[in-house]
Amino acid sequence: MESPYPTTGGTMIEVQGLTKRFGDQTAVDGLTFSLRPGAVTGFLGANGAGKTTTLRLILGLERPTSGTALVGGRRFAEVESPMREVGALLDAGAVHGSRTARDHLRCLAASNRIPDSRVEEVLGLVGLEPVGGQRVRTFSLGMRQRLGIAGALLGDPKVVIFDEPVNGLDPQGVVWIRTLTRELAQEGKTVLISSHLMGEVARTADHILVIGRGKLLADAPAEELMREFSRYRVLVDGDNLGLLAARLRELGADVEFGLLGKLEAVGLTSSEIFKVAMAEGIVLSELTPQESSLEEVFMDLTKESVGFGAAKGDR
Ligand SMILES: Nc1ncnc2c1ncn2[C@@H]1O[C@H](COP(=O)(O)OP(=O)(O)OP(=O)(O)O)[C@@H](O)[C@H]1O
Repeated sequence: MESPYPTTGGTMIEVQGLTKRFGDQTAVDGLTFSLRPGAVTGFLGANGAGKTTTLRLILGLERPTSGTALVGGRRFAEVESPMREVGALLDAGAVHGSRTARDHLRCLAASNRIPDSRVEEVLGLVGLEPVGGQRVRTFSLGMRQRLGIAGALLGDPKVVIFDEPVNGLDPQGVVWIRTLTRELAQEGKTVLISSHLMGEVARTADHILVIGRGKLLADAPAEELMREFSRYRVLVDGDNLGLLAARLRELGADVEFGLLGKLEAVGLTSSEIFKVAMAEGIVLSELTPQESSLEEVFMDLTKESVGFGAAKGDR
């Protein structure tokens, strides 16, 4: 499949036909996508959709059943200075609790031939400088997330991969992550953040990948995705709504009465609805177009494919 991105410059992630089966379960199912430098890509999917497995495959922590995941044209295992190529935050809980934050980062730096001076830089970058001397076991989940991010940024990598980075962060931390990821992209890095929260990713990402049951459901600029899936819903109030509903249905609209007794029509624009009302002599007191929310777009895309907790009729 042809990549939607220009292939000039920078390190990119190229995933081709990537598949991972665990026993008879297919966690990742024929994924093909590529990531653009200088942009934040949101990797969206419900719990169990296969996001973490995909990231682990990219990072060489799992072997694909078939297909490839390349970092700068190579498998991650063949990359010479991994921490300078890719910085990843996967499992913030995985840090040795008896070490101090500073020591943890120093060990990482030493084993990757990264100068010690970078440790203070990244501690500052994530706001952990004042607690750098504390043992990690005393850290809250949010502080561990920050430490994980500090570790990911240690090698000033070209690619940054954060798995559910806002988990455990307070509202200030969430805003901080948003700003940080935007800044990293502005520096020209390739940024991938996974989330099961559409709203969160859509606020940050330039581009969105959506997966469900391991399959790619969407790969599009965030704005385009919204436009494509935003089905206009129009709220209508006035006299003789029963007649109006019947006429709109004849024209193919999906019409329901909402909780407040107003009509909710999908499939016709507000000006089309206005003309129908005029023709029938119906006086309208309200005619409000409403774009679908980001959450609705996400639900639309994933409802056929959620991993569990699915509604009746799910395969
Ligand atoms: N090592 C493993 N052995 C068996 N099954 C696994 C393994 N790792 C993942 N799976 C299964 O693969 C599917 C995808 O899991 P994955 O963790 O990649 O999803 P996810 O989208 O990251 O979800 P979450 O947000 O809940 O982590 C799940 O059904 C999961 O149970």
